Amino acid sequence: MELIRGIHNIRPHHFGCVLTIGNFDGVHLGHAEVLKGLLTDAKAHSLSSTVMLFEPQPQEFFAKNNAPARLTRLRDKLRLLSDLGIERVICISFNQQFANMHAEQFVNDILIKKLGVKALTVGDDFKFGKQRQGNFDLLASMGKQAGMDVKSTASFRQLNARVSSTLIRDALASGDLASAKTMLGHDYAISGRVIHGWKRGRELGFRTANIALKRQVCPVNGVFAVQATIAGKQIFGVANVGNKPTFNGTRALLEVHLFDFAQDIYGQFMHVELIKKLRNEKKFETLTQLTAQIATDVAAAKQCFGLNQVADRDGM
Ligand SMILES: Cc1cc2nc3c(=O)[nH]c(=O)nc-3n(C[C@H](O)[C@H](O)[C@H](O)COP(=O)(O)O)c2cc1C
Ligand SMILES: Nc1ncnc2c1ncn2[C@@H]1O[C@H](COP(=O)(O)OP(=O)(O)O)[C@@H](O)[C@H]1O
Repeated sequence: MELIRGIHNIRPHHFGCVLTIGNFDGVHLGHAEVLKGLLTDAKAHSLSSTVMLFEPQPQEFFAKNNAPARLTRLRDKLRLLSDLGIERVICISFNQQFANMHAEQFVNDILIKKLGVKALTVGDDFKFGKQRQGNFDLLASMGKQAGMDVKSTASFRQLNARVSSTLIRDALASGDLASAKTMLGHDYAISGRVIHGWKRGRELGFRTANIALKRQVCPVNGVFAVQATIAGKQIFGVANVGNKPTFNGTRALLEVHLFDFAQDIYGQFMHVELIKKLRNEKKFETLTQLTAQIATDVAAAKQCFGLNQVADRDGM
């Protein structure tokens, strides 16, 4: 899959494509339906299947820290889109200059002149351009004149509800990972590079590989049974997502204690699928209480994976 970072990197050979535009946060089953249609259209036109997305997501640009929790970082979106067979992604830097662009100018200059879009798919509620003045009707009428076929997607529904990033965020916030998975079509996962922490894990008897959660709001919080992937190897574990209130922490982290594992993985990329929520994060009065609780969490996660119940002190 080819990634084009920014409008200025669109080259003449990118002219002529079949396009869809959106945030694709989560790359959930609703998105997958739209993308399936895109792939079919691309095949019919013998053109590249192209997804245009924005970084940061427009809501994040406008609402800053009040924006809803992000389900997938750009890197994860790109992996999921590539897995679905998308050939090209155009990632637009969503900044003030881009936000100021008039809807007509966006359609004319970018979609028609730069990208030569032959077929465009958007949601019927898609709004774009300065003050969100552009809509489906504008796209359809401008498209007609330029030979760009514009269509809207039908909502993908499950259990009588329209699958959406918002519903998935709600399911994750309430700890209902099973519903989130049903809507996502895959386990909810967090990934990133393992960073150095406070080195307390080794004192407590449970080392934890840490990933910084860069965005302020995370859709999940608490303790989870997890399945991690490091350098292609799958390892079960138990993880805490939060800011360690026991230590008056302020930075949100994902901390994973890996079972039967004793390697140094600082700096390595780790992908962590959250399988089952075990409990909420809490502030403990003493380290002894915290350590005893973590031992209970380890046992619960092992049971969840059908692993033997020997106390886990081997990761030190
Ligand atoms: C399974 C598990 C559950 C945890 N639960 C909590 C918790 O409820 N409250 C808390 O303050 N910290 C919790 N922690 C975080 C520990 O405090 C943390 O791992 C320890 O401080 C080591 O931090 P370090 O990796 O920065 O050295 C948990 C960690 C694990 C592995
Ligand atoms: N079983 C294990 N689970 C998690 N990390 C482990 C394990 N065994 C060794 N490690 C290594 O130890 C580090 C965590 O040790 P820890 O004392 O918690 O330090 P830190 O505060 O830097 O996370 C991990 O980043 C990883 O490199």
